[in-house]
Amino acid sequence: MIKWVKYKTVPRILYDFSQEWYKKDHDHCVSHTTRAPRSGEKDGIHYHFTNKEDMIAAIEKGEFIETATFSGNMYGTSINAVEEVRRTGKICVLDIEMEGVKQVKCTDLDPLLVFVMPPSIEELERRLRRRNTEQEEALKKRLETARREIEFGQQPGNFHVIILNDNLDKAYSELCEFIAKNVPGKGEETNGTNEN
Ligand SMILES: Nc1ncnc2c1ncn2[C@@H]1O[C@H](COP(=O)(O)OP(=O)(O)OP(=O)(O)O)[C@@H](O)[C@H]1O
Repeated sequence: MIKWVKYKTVPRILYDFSQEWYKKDHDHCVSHTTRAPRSGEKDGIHYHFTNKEDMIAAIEKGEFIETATFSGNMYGTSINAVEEVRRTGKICVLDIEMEGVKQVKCTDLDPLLVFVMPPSIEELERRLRRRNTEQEEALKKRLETARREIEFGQQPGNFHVIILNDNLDKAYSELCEFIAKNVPGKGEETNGTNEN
């Protein structure tokens, strides 16, 4: 049984509640962010935590595949972070926002694009208020961004699959099903049950 999540939803679906075979063959690429770590978040695991000045300098040096500003904080995926995953022979998983998706589509990475969508803006607001990590202003900005992202996510051609995250167990199963169909060599292995 998957409980509702404390840390980032997508990495948690992929890591904490997945089967051993899945952990073995896939990896989440660690993003950079200028936002402050939340309680329990570790540098280099949940994010590479950095500051605006250093991040801007690295972007200017061409070290990032994609960057986005989200709720006043910068986020980005460095080429190094993707290469680190690829070097291990694993499939690299990027957890990125709308602007990042647009940018990554312009690279030659040929990604499989998955949109994990909240059931509604109202439900997303309830979830975020329950988590209680954003100030009111940041929460409002985030919901505005989410509205735009949901619109973008639903436009045909922007993603390969839309996963409705009304229930985390169901969202997880749909993600496994998508992987089974689209990632070579994963068809049989995804037939096992998630026992967490
Ligand atoms: N199926 C679900 N049921 C209940 N709560 C959920 C579910 N999926 C996600 N949440 C909660 O909703 C909140 C927002 O999730 P969302 O995926 O938008 O952000 P996140 O990736 O977890 O974090 P970040 O703020 O770093 O982007 C989180 O607190 C998460 O724990």
